[in-house]
Amino acid sequence: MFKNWNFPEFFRMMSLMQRQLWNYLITLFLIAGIYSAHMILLAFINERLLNGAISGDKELLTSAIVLTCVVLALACITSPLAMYLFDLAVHRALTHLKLRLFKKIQELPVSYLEKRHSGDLISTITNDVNSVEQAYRYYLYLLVEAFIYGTGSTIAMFVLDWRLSMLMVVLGIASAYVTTKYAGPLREIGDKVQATMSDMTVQWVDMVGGFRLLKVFKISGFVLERFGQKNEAIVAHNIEKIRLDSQLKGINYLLSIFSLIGVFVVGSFMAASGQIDFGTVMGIVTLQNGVAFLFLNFGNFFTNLQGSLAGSKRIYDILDAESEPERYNIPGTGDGDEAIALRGLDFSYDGRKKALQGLTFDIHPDQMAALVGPSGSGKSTVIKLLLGFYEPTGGNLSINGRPLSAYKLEELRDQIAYVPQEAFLFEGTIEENIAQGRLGATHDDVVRVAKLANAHEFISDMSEGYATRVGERGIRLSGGQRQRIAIARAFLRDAPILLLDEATSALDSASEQLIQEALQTLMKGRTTVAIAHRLKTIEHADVIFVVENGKIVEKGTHQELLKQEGVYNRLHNMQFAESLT
Ligand SMILES: Nc1ncnc2c1ncn2[C@@H]1O[C@H](COP(=O)(O)OP(=O)(O)OP(=O)(O)O)[C@@H](O)[C@H]1O
Repeated sequence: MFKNWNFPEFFRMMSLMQRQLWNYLITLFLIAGIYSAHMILLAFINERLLNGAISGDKELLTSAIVLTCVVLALACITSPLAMYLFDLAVHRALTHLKLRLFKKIQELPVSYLEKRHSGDLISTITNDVNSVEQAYRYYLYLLVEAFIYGTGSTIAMFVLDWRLSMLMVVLGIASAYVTTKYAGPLREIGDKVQATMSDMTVQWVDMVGGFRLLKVFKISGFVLERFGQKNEAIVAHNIEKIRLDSQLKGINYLLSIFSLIGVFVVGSFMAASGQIDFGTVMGIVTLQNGVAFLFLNFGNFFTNLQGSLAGSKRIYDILDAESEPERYNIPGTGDGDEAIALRGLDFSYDGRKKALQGLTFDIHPDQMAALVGPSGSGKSTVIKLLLGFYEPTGGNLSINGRPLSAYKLEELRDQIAYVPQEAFLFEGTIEENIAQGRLGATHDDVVRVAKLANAHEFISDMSEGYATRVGERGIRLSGGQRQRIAIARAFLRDAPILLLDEATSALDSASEQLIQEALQTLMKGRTTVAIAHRLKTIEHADVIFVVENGKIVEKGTHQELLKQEGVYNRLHNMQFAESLT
């Protein structure tokens, strides 16, 4: 039973409770102690009651009845109180743990979140936290109760009569041995169930997130089949677990019946031959419950607890993951005048393939710079580095004349307003979504920037105006409306640097024009770096950088680049040809 037991893991699971640990432990032992004490005392009371009844000793009977009342009254008062405090400690510990996980996930670097599937993370936050809760609320409680009640009952039994007690202990040890045999396979199957559950959450998240695509591409059948296979796997594991559980319960039930009947039979013979009084036999029978509880269930609870340890380990995988550093140690370029200056910037996602190699460019203050290039050339990677999502693997980078290392990542992001390719809206109202641009923004601020972003009109046309709820990821708004809300948010941020990732999905020309107008206003007086997929939108850029294989291969204005007849010219001709078809 203890073979696979990992004490450090157990202590770590307990330390997830943090400040509530002592409240929890004290109330846990209190509840288990009160329950065990009153059950054991009842055995002695039973002995007195029966002996009093058989011998006609009224004094013994009265004292037994008074003792019963006192014990039960005490248990009735103290037990619910301790139970309340116990539940409170568990509840507070879990609330705090969920908060810690939420906060920690926010602190994780983008690289961590890009590597793990969101369904896997959600599974830890739900299934694994749940399994730890089960440990706190039930398994550990039952384990402590089994231990205190069981050992207390065993000692009390030996006090009453050692011969009958020996019989019970021998049968108890036999059932404990059987439980031990089942502990390993039960733990193994428990781990499998938990792992498949994590897989299932991944499937759920993919299905809900991509359900429109499932319909369009008619792959619902394929996804359903894959989900069905996982579901079947869980069923198979659960059936195996139920089979083992039932076998174990059956054997243990048989052994406990044997021990009960054994005590009755042997006790009755001993009482008949005058070796023991019948009250003592009844006392021992009452205590049998506690002894059986210890031997039958201790191993079970222990095995269940081990399943929770696996959940706690997965929680720690998140809590122990390295948070985003405060700042990156990247030196500057020495150019004090440039808004953004990169020299020989290198970056690799996996340490092998270079996504950026020796990238070099300067953007003057208030310039509008565009990044263009084939798919996978490294444009988004540049934006990710400027946002501080990843640390460059080499080279120099200055922002507003200061090296990157001079900025805390928080300060760096204060310098930047970002309008991503797909405007992400949080569940809530339009007003709340715009107001996220700046902490403490008033309603008037929100309306002002919505007007600048050409969003005020469509918002006012909605029956609930700024209080309209946007739905999950802004699903109740059109793509163009979402985009303008994201632009309004960026206006509110009022940062000196603007990073734009142009939406790839084409909007209708009216919507497109409203967005372009809003962006032109937003760019005024700011340094802008825009990823452009449609070259038409950057014809007026002050400077265009053409990126290929993580390098700048061309640089100039639209006209200059067309004349060079290089990559830009080729991309331009391709898009022109596409627009004609
Ligand atoms: N999170 C990531 N992990 C590993 N590799 C990545 C990651 N993101 C991008 N890459 C790789 O880095 C390279 C550059 O990708 P990037 O997204 O910067 O290209 P892009 O020019 O923005 O492409 P597109 O125009 O298609 O958006 C590609 O080879 C891509 O596969």
